[in-house]
Amino acid sequence: MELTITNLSKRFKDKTAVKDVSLTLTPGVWGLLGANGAGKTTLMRMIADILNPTSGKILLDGKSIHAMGEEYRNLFGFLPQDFGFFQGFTVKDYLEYVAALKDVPARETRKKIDSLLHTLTLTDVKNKKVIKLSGGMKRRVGIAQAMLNDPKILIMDEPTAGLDPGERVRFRNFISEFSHNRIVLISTHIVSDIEYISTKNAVMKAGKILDVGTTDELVKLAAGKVFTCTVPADRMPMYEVQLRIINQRNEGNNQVSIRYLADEARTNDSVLVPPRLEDLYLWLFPQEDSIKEEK
Ligand SMILES: Nc1ncnc2c1ncn2[C@@H]1O[C@H](COP(=O)(O)OP(=O)(O)OP(=O)(O)O)[C@@H](O)[C@H]1O
Repeated sequence: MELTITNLSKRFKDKTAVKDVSLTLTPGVWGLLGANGAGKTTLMRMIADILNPTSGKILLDGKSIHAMGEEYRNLFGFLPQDFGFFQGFTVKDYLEYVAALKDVPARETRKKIDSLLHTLTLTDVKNKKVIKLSGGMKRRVGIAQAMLNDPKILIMDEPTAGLDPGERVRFRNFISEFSHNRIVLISTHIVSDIEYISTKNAVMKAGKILDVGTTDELVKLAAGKVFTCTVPADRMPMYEVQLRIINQRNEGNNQVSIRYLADEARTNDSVLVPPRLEDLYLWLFPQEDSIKEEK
């Protein structure tokens, strides 16, 4: 199975959100990384065939997904970023409704819903109205609806937003198992959610794909740029201005250990450390890039 995206662009009036993107997705978990406004949602909505590209094409095993229509939708599951519909339904009624829309055979519906409710730890709230659920629970209901038809292609826009750390771990394990022989594309700002489960990652910036590779391949881009050192706590305000600090930990004794990004060591005791995907993300997307928007 191969989903081939070729020279895909989307222009909204004065803004090109996706610029000439080419990418071939094969089975496995794909992480889609990018700062706010990079074009991830727009790309995902075109792959979901709910937004028409301005130019370019998307083929599944050589066939246009748009021309495949229902055949494609039956293979496909989508968790949109804004998922606010049918809040007056109970969780169970809502999932039954989506199952009917997706033509899930009636005899399989109950078993499928029960199994997803169990996996996503939603069984206890199945008779509650969606509107009464917490943000994390709503997100899990969204994940359940995307998976009802056992999709071969699963696209999830920020699936881990609002999940607590335990739920995030369960989500990662569940998706890892699920992705066997399926294409799963996940966009997230929480890099650690895909770092260890993604087969490959695509990095998007200002509407373009900057790079594609395994986590190990991509982190090499930040090799030689990540350092750790210990500094006196009272000098932190100065270091906060001078260094791009990734994280810091209070060591007591008026000492703070910091991890920072730089082209070369900036203190005498700095030690070069192997980069992680989060370091690369921060290297590629410094704060101002998520605010500054390119036309
Ligand atoms: N319907 C629209 N009309 C006009 N501009 C749009 C529309 N949808 C998206 N854009 C613009 O296209 C750009 C890319 O948006 P998109 O939502 O795809 O980014 P993103 O990477 O998903 O960001 P985020 O992480 O914040 O969701 C942004 O500048 C956005 O303002």
